[in-house]
Amino acid sequence: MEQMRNLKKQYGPIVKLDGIPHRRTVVFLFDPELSEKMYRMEGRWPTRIAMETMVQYREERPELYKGNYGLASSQGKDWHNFRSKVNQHMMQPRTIKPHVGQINEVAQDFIEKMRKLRDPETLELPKSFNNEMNKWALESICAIALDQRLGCLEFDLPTDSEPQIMINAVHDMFDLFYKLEILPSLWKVYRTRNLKKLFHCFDIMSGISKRYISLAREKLRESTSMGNEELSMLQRLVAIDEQTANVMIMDMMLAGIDTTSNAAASALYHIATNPQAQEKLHQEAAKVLPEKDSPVTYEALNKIPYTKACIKEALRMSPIAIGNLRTMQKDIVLEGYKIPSGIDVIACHGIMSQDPEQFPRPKEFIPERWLQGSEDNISAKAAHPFAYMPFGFGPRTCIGRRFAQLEMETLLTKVIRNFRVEWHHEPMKFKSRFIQTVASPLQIKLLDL
Ligand code: HEM
Repeated sequence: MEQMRNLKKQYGPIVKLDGIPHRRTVVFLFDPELSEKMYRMEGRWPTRIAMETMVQYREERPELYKGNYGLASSQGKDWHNFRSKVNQHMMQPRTIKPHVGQINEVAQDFIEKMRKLRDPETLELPKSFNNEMNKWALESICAIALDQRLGCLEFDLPTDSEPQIMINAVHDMFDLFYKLEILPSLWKVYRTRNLKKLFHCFDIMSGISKRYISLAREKLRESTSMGNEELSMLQRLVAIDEQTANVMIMDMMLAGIDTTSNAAASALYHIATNPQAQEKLHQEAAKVLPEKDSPVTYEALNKIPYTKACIKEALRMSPIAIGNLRTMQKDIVLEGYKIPSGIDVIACHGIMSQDPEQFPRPKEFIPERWLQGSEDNISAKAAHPFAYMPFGFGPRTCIGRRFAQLEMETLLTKVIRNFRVEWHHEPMKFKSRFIQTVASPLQIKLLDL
C-alpha cells in the first residue's frame, strides 16, 4: 500500500508500471474520476484476471466443472452466463433472510469461544486469535454455502474430523496460492509438489461440499411446500443444477473466508481503539439485543445504522482490496494516454478512500461520516462516489457482499453487546498478499459487561 502511495506521490493520478520480470504491464489509477471513466468503458463482460492455478485445476477436473469455471476464474460470455444464473440468488437483499439464524448461532458460539480463549489474568485474546477469526469466517460461510454447521469452532477437534480436515485444507490453500501465484514458481514448467498439494486441498473441499449438496437435494425434495423466499441459498442453487451449486460453493470458499475474517478483525481493532464510537455502538446493540444472548434477527439488522457505519469506516481505513483490476477489452484513452486492449488497469480505491480531498480527516475513525444528516465537514456525501468501492463495481461486483455484511454485522453487534473491547498494543500492522490482511496478533482485551 505504501508503494502505491509513493507511486501516486511521485507520478500523479495515472501511472504505468512495466518492465518488471514475470509481471504484466499494469496501469494504476489514483483518481476517482478516471476510475469512473475506466469502469464506464469496461463493457458488458468485465474481465478480471484469475488465479492461474485455479483455472488449471478446473481444466483438469472436467467431471466436476464441465467447462464451466464459475465466477472467479471465467471471463466473457462464460462468466456472464454463470453470473446470470446465480446473481439473483445471492445479491437480492432478502437472500440473507433464511441464513440470519445460522449466522447468529455461529456468532453466539464464537462469543463463548472468545470468553474461553482469553487469558484469565490479562483478559486478552491469545496471539493465535487471528486464526480463530478465520475459523469463524469458515464456519459462517459453510453455514451459508453448505446449509449446515460444520463444527469448526469446537475445541480439541480430532485431526481426522471433517471440520479439522476442512480447516487445514483452507489454511493450506491460501498458503499455497501465495507460493504458487506470487512467489517465483516452476509449476507451469512441471508439476511441482506445491501444485499437487494445492489440487489436493481443492479435492478435499470439493468432496466435502458434494456431500452437503446431496443433503440439500434431499431437503429440496421434501420441501415442495416452501416458498422460494424460505429456501436456503444452497437449495436454490441445487434447484438450478448440482454442478452450478458445486462451482459456486467453491468460489464462495475461495473468496469468502479471508476477506470477511480480515475485514471483521480490522473492524474490531478500530472499535477497540475508539472508545467513543464503541460507546455508541454499545447503546445501539443494547437496544436490539435486550439480553447478552438475545439473537440477532433480520429485523434487528435493519436497526443498526451505527454498526453498519463502523464497518464502512473500517473498510475505508483498512480496505481488504486496495485496488480493483480490469483487463481492458478495447483501446481506451484516459487523461490523454492511450491504454491498449489487453492491458490491466487497477483502480486503487484503497488509496482514494484515504485522500483528505475525498474524506476529511482520513486517518481518524469517524463512523458518523456515513450517517444521514452528518456534519458537512466530515460527511462522506461530499466524496466522489468512485473513491470508495470496497466491494468493487458494476456487473462483476462482489457477489458475496450481502453475506459478508450479514456475518460482520452479526458478529460486531454480539461482541459489543457482551464485552468492552480494549487495545493495549502497538498500532495494528497490515500486510498485502492478494488482499490486505491484519499482520499483528489481534490481542484484544475483553471485559465482560
Ligand atoms: C468483507 C468481505 C469482502 C470483501 C471486502 C470483498 C471484496 C470483493 C471485491 C473487491 C471483489 C472484486 C469485485 C470487482 O471486480 O468489481 C470481489 C469479488 C468476489 N467476491 Fe467478494 N468480498 C468479500 C466477501 C465475499 C464473500 C463472503 C463471498 C462469498 C460468499 C465473496 C465472493 C466473491 C466472488 C465469488 C467474487 C467474484 C465475482 C465475479 O467475478 O463475478 N466475497 N469481492
